Amino acid sequence: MEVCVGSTNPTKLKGVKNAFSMFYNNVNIKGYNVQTGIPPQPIGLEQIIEGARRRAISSLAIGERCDFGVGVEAGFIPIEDKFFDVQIAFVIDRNGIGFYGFSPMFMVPKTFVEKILAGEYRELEEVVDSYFHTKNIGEKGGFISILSKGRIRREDLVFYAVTMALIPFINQNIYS
Ligand SMILES: O=P(O)(O)OP(=O)(O)OP(=O)(O)OC[C@H]1O[C@@H](n2cnc3c(O)ncnc32)[C@H](O)[C@@H]1O
Repeated sequence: MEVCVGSTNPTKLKGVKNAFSMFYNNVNIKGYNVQTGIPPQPIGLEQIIEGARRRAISSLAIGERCDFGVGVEAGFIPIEDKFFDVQIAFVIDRNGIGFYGFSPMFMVPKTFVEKILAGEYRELEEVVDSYFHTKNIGEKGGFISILSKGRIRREDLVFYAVTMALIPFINQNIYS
C-alpha cells in the first residue's frame, strides 16, 4: 500500500507509518514538500484543519500511485486564556473520501505563545530551539519530548492523530 504524506518531517512520516501499519500490510510511506498557504504557526481549529486537508489533497495529487493522501498539521487551540498544541491529521483515499483525526493536546507555556503572537518568532520550533538550544526540535521528537522528559515523542502524537482519522475507514459498516 502506498501512502503519500504532505510533509517531509521525519516525526510525521514515522507517526503515519506506525498508524497505517497497525491496520494495513506492506505500507510504503512517501513524503512530499507541499505548500499550504496557511501561516507557519496555525492558530485556531479552522487554520489547522485547513492545513491538514490541503497537505493531504496536495500529496495525493503529486504523489505517484498513492492509495491514501495524508496531511498532518500542528497548531494552537485557544481555550479560555490558555493555548493548547494539537496535531490534526486528514486522511483521504483515491475516491475523495476523507476524515480528520486528533492527537492529545498539551498546554503551551504562556511566554512561548506570547513571543509568537508578538511576531518575535514565526513558529513554536523557533521559540523552543532558542530557549533550549536545540536544533529543529519539531523534527526530532518535538517540544513534547522535552516537556515529557523524553517519555512521549511528537511521532506518538502524530500516530494517535492518524489512527483516529483511520477509524472510519476501518469501520465502514457503521460510518457509511
Ligand atoms: O515540515 P512541516 O510538515 O511543515 O512540519 P512543521 O513541524 O514545520 O510544521 P507544523 O505546522 O505541523 O508545526 C507547527 C510548529 O509546531 C512546532 N512543534 C515543535 N514541537 C512540537 C510538538 O511536540 N508538537 C507539535 N508541534 C511542535 C513545529 O516544529 C512547528 O514549528
